[in-house]
Amino acid sequence: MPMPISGLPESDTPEAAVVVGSPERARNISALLEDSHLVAQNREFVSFTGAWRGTRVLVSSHGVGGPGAVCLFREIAQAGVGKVIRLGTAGSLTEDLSRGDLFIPECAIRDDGVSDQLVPMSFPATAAPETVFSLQRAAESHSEPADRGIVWTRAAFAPEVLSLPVEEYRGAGAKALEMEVATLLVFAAIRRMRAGALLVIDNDARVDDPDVFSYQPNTREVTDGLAKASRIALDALVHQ
Ligand SMILES: O=P(O)(O)O[C@H]1O[C@H](CO)[C@@H](O)[C@H]1O
Ligand SMILES: O=c1cc[nH]c(=O)[nH]1
Repeated sequence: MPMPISGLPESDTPEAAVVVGSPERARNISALLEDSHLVAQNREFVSFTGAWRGTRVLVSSHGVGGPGAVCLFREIAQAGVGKVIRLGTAGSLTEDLSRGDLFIPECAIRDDGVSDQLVPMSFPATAAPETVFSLQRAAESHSEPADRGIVWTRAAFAPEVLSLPVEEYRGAGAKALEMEVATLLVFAAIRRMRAGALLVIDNDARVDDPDVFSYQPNTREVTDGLAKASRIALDALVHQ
Protein backbone atom coordinates (compact mmCIF):
# COMPACT_ATOMS: atom_id res chain seq x y z
CA MET A 1 0.00 0.00 0.00
CA PRO A 2 1.46 3.49 -0.75
CA MET A 3 2.25 5.66 2.27
CA PRO A 4 -0.64 8.00 3.04
CA ILE A 5 1.14 11.37 2.81
CA SER A 6 4.21 10.91 0.61
CA GLY A 7 2.80 8.15 -1.58
CA LEU A 8 6.08 6.21 -1.14
CA PRO A 9 5.88 2.46 -1.56
CA GLU A 10 6.19 0.48 1.67
CA SER A 11 8.89 -1.82 0.35
CA ASP A 12 11.93 -1.68 -1.93
CA THR A 13 12.96 1.77 -0.69
CA PRO A 14 16.73 2.38 -0.53
CA GLU A 15 18.32 2.55 2.92
CA ALA A 16 20.01 5.91 2.18
CA ALA A 17 18.15 9.16 1.46
CA VAL A 18 18.80 12.77 0.53
CA VAL A 19 15.93 15.03 1.58
CA VAL A 20 15.46 18.54 0.23
CA GLY A 21 12.93 21.32 0.59
CA SER A 22 11.76 21.76 -2.95
CA PRO A 23 10.46 19.23 -5.49
CA GLU A 24 12.52 20.99 -8.16
CA ARG A 25 15.72 20.37 -6.20
CA ALA A 26 14.75 16.70 -5.77
CA ARG A 27 14.31 16.48 -9.55
CA ASN A 28 17.70 18.15 -10.16
CA ILE A 29 19.45 15.69 -7.85
CA SER A 30 17.64 12.73 -9.38
CA ALA A 31 19.03 13.82 -12.76
CA LEU A 32 22.53 13.09 -11.39
CA LEU A 33 21.62 9.47 -10.57
CA GLU A 34 21.90 6.42 -12.77
CA ASP A 35 18.65 4.73 -13.64
CA SER A 36 16.54 7.31 -11.82
CA HIS A 37 12.75 6.99 -11.54
CA LEU A 38 9.97 9.04 -10.05
CA VAL A 39 8.52 6.72 -7.38
CA ALA A 40 5.97 8.92 -5.60
CA GLN A 41 4.34 12.31 -5.88
CA ASN A 42 1.77 13.82 -3.52
CA ARG A 43 1.42 17.44 -2.27
CA GLU A 44 4.94 18.89 -1.82
CA PHE A 45 6.43 15.41 -1.42
CA VAL A 46 8.13 14.17 -4.58
CA SER A 47 10.41 11.13 -4.47
CA PHE A 48 12.89 9.53 -6.85
CA THR A 49 15.13 6.48 -6.60
CA GLY A 50 18.32 5.85 -8.51
CA ALA A 51 21.95 4.91 -7.97
CA TRP A 52 24.94 7.06 -7.01
CA ARG A 53 28.32 5.39 -7.54
CA GLY A 54 26.60 2.01 -7.47
CA THR A 55 24.53 2.55 -4.29
CA ARG A 56 20.75 2.92 -4.45
CA VAL A 57 19.46 6.15 -2.94
CA LEU A 58 16.13 7.83 -2.36
CA VAL A 59 15.73 11.56 -3.06
CA SER A 60 12.60 13.16 -1.57
CA SER A 61 11.28 16.67 -1.07
CA HIS A 62 9.80 17.66 2.31
CA GLY A 63 8.51 21.18 1.67
CA VAL A 64 8.97 24.23 3.89
CA GLY A 65 8.90 23.89 7.69
CA GLY A 66 9.37 21.17 10.29
CA PRO A 67 5.70 20.19 10.83
CA GLY A 68 5.25 19.19 7.18
CA ALA A 69 8.76 17.76 6.84
CA VAL A 70 8.28 15.36 9.75
CA CYS A 71 5.35 13.80 7.88
CA LEU A 72 7.86 12.74 5.22
CA PHE A 73 10.49 11.69 7.79
CA ARG A 74 7.98 9.33 9.46
CA GLU A 75 7.16 7.69 6.17
CA ILE A 76 10.75 7.25 5.00
CA ALA A 77 11.55 5.71 8.41
CA GLN A 78 8.62 3.33 7.95
CA ALA A 79 9.89 2.50 4.46
CA GLY A 80 13.25 1.41 5.93
CA VAL A 81 15.52 4.45 5.42
CA GLY A 82 18.32 4.38 8.01
CA LYS A 83 20.69 7.12 6.76
CA VAL A 84 19.53 10.56 5.73
CA ILE A 85 21.11 13.85 4.72
CA ARG A 86 19.13 17.07 4.31
CA LEU A 87 20.49 19.25 1.53
CA GLY A 88 19.03 22.69 2.06
CA THR A 89 19.60 26.41 2.04
CA ALA A 90 20.14 28.67 5.02
CA GLY A 91 20.65 32.29 5.92
CA SER A 92 24.03 33.30 7.35
CA LEU A 93 24.28 34.56 10.94
CA THR A 94 28.01 35.34 10.67
CA GLU A 95 30.11 37.59 8.45
CA ASP A 96 32.26 34.51 7.73
CA LEU A 97 29.56 32.83 5.59
CA SER A 98 28.43 34.36 2.29
CA ARG A 99 26.06 33.35 -0.51
CA GLY A 100 27.06 30.03 -2.04
CA ASP A 101 29.20 28.92 0.95
CA LEU A 102 28.67 25.47 2.48
CA PHE A 103 27.78 24.80 6.10
CA ILE A 104 27.54 21.48 7.97
CA PRO A 105 25.37 21.63 11.11
CA GLU A 106 26.79 19.75 14.11
CA CYS A 107 23.68 20.48 16.15
CA ALA A 108 20.53 22.59 15.92
CA ILE A 109 18.55 24.99 18.10
CA ARG A 110 15.06 23.50 18.42
CA ASP A 111 12.79 26.44 17.53
CA ASP A 112 11.36 24.34 14.67
CA GLY A 113 7.79 24.38 15.98
CA VAL A 114 7.23 20.62 16.00
CA SER A 115 10.03 18.67 17.70
CA ASP A 116 8.83 20.00 21.08
CA GLN A 117 5.67 17.96 20.46
CA LEU A 118 7.74 14.80 19.79
CA VAL A 119 10.11 14.70 22.78
CA PRO A 120 10.84 17.12 25.68
CA MET A 121 12.95 20.17 24.87
CA SER A 122 15.80 18.91 27.06
CA PHE A 123 16.49 16.28 24.36
CA PRO A 124 19.37 17.39 22.06
CA ALA A 125 19.26 17.90 18.29
CA THR A 126 22.65 16.61 17.17
CA ALA A 127 23.88 15.34 13.84
CA ALA A 128 25.40 11.86 13.70
CA PRO A 129 29.20 12.33 13.96
CA GLU A 130 29.70 9.81 11.11
CA THR A 131 27.54 11.98 8.86
CA VAL A 132 29.31 15.21 9.84
CA PHE A 133 32.76 13.72 9.16
CA SER A 134 31.59 12.07 5.99
CA LEU A 135 30.23 15.41 4.72
CA GLN A 136 33.45 17.18 5.70
CA ARG A 137 35.57 14.57 3.90
CA ALA A 138 33.35 14.68 0.83
CA ALA A 139 33.56 18.50 0.72
CA GLU A 140 37.37 18.29 0.99
CA SER A 141 37.52 15.73 -1.80
CA HIS A 142 35.62 18.21 -3.99
CA SER A 143 38.03 20.99 -2.87
CA GLU A 144 35.10 22.90 -1.37
CA PRO A 145 35.56 24.55 2.02
CA ALA A 146 32.70 23.82 4.43
CA ASP A 147 32.30 25.43 7.84
CA ARG A 148 30.68 23.51 10.73
CA GLY A 149 28.73 24.49 13.81
CA ILE A 150 25.35 25.38 15.25
CA VAL A 151 22.30 26.03 13.09
CA TRP A 152 19.18 27.79 14.35
CA THR A 153 16.11 25.96 13.07
CA ARG A 154 13.22 28.41 13.30
CA ALA A 155 9.56 27.84 12.48
CA ALA A 156 8.97 31.48 11.46
CA PHE A 157 10.73 32.40 8.23
CA ALA A 158 10.32 36.05 9.27
CA PRO A 159 8.98 37.67 12.42
CA GLU A 160 5.95 39.98 12.62
CA VAL A 161 5.20 41.90 15.82
CA LEU A 162 7.61 39.92 17.99
CA SER A 163 11.35 40.31 17.63
CA LEU A 164 13.16 36.99 17.58
CA PRO A 165 16.51 36.44 19.38
CA VAL A 166 18.87 36.83 16.39
CA GLU A 167 21.47 38.80 18.36
CA GLU A 168 21.32 36.42 21.32
CA TYR A 169 21.84 33.30 19.20
CA ARG A 170 24.53 35.00 17.11
CA GLY A 171 26.28 35.97 20.35
CA ALA A 172 26.01 32.37 21.54
CA GLY A 173 27.66 31.11 18.35
CA ALA A 174 24.86 30.05 15.97
CA LYS A 175 26.13 30.46 12.40
CA ALA A 176 23.15 29.72 10.14
CA LEU A 177 19.35 29.91 10.09
CA GLU A 178 16.88 27.58 8.38
CA MET A 179 13.63 25.71 9.08
CA GLU A 180 13.93 21.87 9.18
CA VAL A 181 17.31 20.57 10.42
CA ALA A 182 16.37 20.32 14.14
CA THR A 183 13.21 18.43 13.21
CA LEU A 184 15.21 15.91 11.21
CA LEU A 185 17.95 15.46 13.84
CA VAL A 186 15.51 14.96 16.70
CA PHE A 187 13.23 12.65 14.75
CA ALA A 188 16.19 10.62 13.45
CA ALA A 189 17.66 10.20 16.93
CA ILE A 190 14.36 8.92 18.32
CA ARG A 191 14.06 6.45 15.43
CA ARG A 192 17.76 5.46 15.55
CA MET A 193 18.42 6.78 12.06
CA ARG A 194 21.78 8.34 11.16
CA ALA A 195 21.19 11.92 10.06
CA GLY A 196 22.94 15.12 9.14
CA ALA A 197 22.68 18.09 6.83
CA LEU A 198 24.56 20.16 4.30
CA LEU A 199 23.38 23.73 3.83
CA VAL A 200 24.14 26.29 1.12
CA ILE A 201 24.05 29.89 2.29
CA ASP A 202 21.50 31.91 0.29
CA ASN A 203 20.97 35.03 2.39
CA ASP A 204 22.41 37.36 5.00
CA ALA A 205 20.19 36.66 8.04
CA ARG A 206 22.13 38.72 10.57
CA VAL A 207 19.22 41.14 10.74
CA ASP A 208 15.59 40.09 10.32
CA ASP A 209 14.58 42.21 7.34
CA PRO A 210 10.82 42.85 6.88
CA ASP A 211 11.21 43.46 3.11
CA VAL A 212 10.18 40.23 1.30
CA PHE A 213 12.44 41.08 -1.64
CA SER A 214 15.59 41.19 0.50
CA TYR A 215 15.48 37.35 0.26
CA GLN A 216 16.77 36.24 -3.15
CA PRO A 217 17.43 32.49 -2.97
CA ASN A 218 17.85 31.91 -6.71
CA THR A 219 21.08 33.79 -7.41
CA ARG A 220 23.86 32.23 -9.46
CA GLU A 221 26.09 31.69 -6.39
CA VAL A 222 23.33 29.71 -4.68
CA THR A 223 22.45 27.64 -7.75
CA ASP A 224 26.15 26.83 -8.26
CA GLY A 225 26.54 26.06 -4.54
CA LEU A 226 23.58 23.67 -4.66
CA ALA A 227 24.96 21.90 -7.73
CA LYS A 228 28.28 21.28 -5.93
CA ALA A 229 26.58 20.44 -2.63
CA SER A 230 24.33 17.86 -4.30
CA ARG A 231 27.35 15.78 -5.36
CA ILE A 232 29.02 16.24 -1.98
CA ALA A 233 25.87 15.11 -0.12
CA LEU A 234 25.50 12.05 -2.35
CA ASP A 235 29.17 11.12 -1.88
CA ALA A 236 28.87 11.55 1.89
CA LEU A 237 25.71 9.47 1.99
CA VAL A 238 27.18 6.48 0.19
CA HIS A 239 30.62 6.62 1.87
CA GLN A 240 29.58 6.73 5.54
O1 LIG B 1 16.21 25.24 0.74
P1 LIG B 1 15.28 24.51 1.62
O2 LIG B 1 15.65 23.09 1.78
O3 LIG B 1 13.84 24.60 1.18
O4 LIG B 1 15.39 25.20 3.06
C1 LIG B 1 15.16 26.55 3.38
O5 LIG B 1 14.41 27.27 2.41
C2 LIG B 1 13.04 27.37 2.82
C3 LIG B 1 12.66 28.82 2.94
O6 LIG B 1 12.71 29.42 1.70
C4 LIG B 1 12.94 26.62 4.14
O7 LIG B 1 12.47 25.31 3.87
C5 LIG B 1 14.34 26.66 4.64
O8 LIG B 1 14.70 25.69 5.59
O1 LIG C 1 15.02 29.95 6.74
C1 LIG C 1 15.81 30.38 5.89
C2 LIG C 1 16.27 29.61 4.81
C3 LIG C 1 17.13 30.12 3.91
N1 LIG C 1 17.56 31.41 4.07
C4 LIG C 1 17.13 32.15 5.10
O2 LIG C 1 17.52 33.30 5.22
N2 LIG C 1 16.26 31.64 5.98
